Amino acid sequence: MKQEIDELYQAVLERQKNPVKGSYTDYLFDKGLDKILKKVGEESTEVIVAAKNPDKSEIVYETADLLYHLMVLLVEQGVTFDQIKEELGKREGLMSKTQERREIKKL
Ligand SMILES: N=c1c2ncn([C@@H]3O[C@H](COP(=O)(O)OP(=O)(O)OP(=O)(O)O)[C@@H](O)[C@H]3O)c2ncn1[C@@H]1O[C@H](COP(=O)(O)O)[C@@H](O)[C@H]1O
Repeated sequence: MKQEIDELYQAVLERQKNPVKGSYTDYLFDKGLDKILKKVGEESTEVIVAAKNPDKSEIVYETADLLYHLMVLLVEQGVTFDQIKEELGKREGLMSKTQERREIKKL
């Protein structure tokens, strides 16, 4: 999974560096930030609606769409995927410390 997301980020970054005519990613970069933000908003709503549906394939599909549009937003903003991973990594450490404190309190 980690690898697929990395590859998706790289594919989007590659489209920004070397635009390919007719590519949807290229179309989004061409339209600009407002369009990308609108898509992130739309796809987020679609995830929420899908979560209300008992058919799990819908939330899977919509989450994949949302992740893709988030990658486009990150690339547009010049934020690297490594920065996101670093932030998540910091939380991993913090969360385990919080967990440790909870365990100590229980004793
Ligand atoms: N992962 C995706 C991906 N997920 C979703 N989409 C596109 O996102 C759009 C979402 O559909 P919507 O109905 O919401 O939007 P729409 O009506 O097509 O377009 P709008 O007018 O609303 O913008 C579809 O056109 C999908 O093709 C994606 N387009 C590209 N990728 C990946 O991005 C990389 C670059 O691909 P190209 O954009 O084809 O160069 C490749 O790795 C692709 O696999």
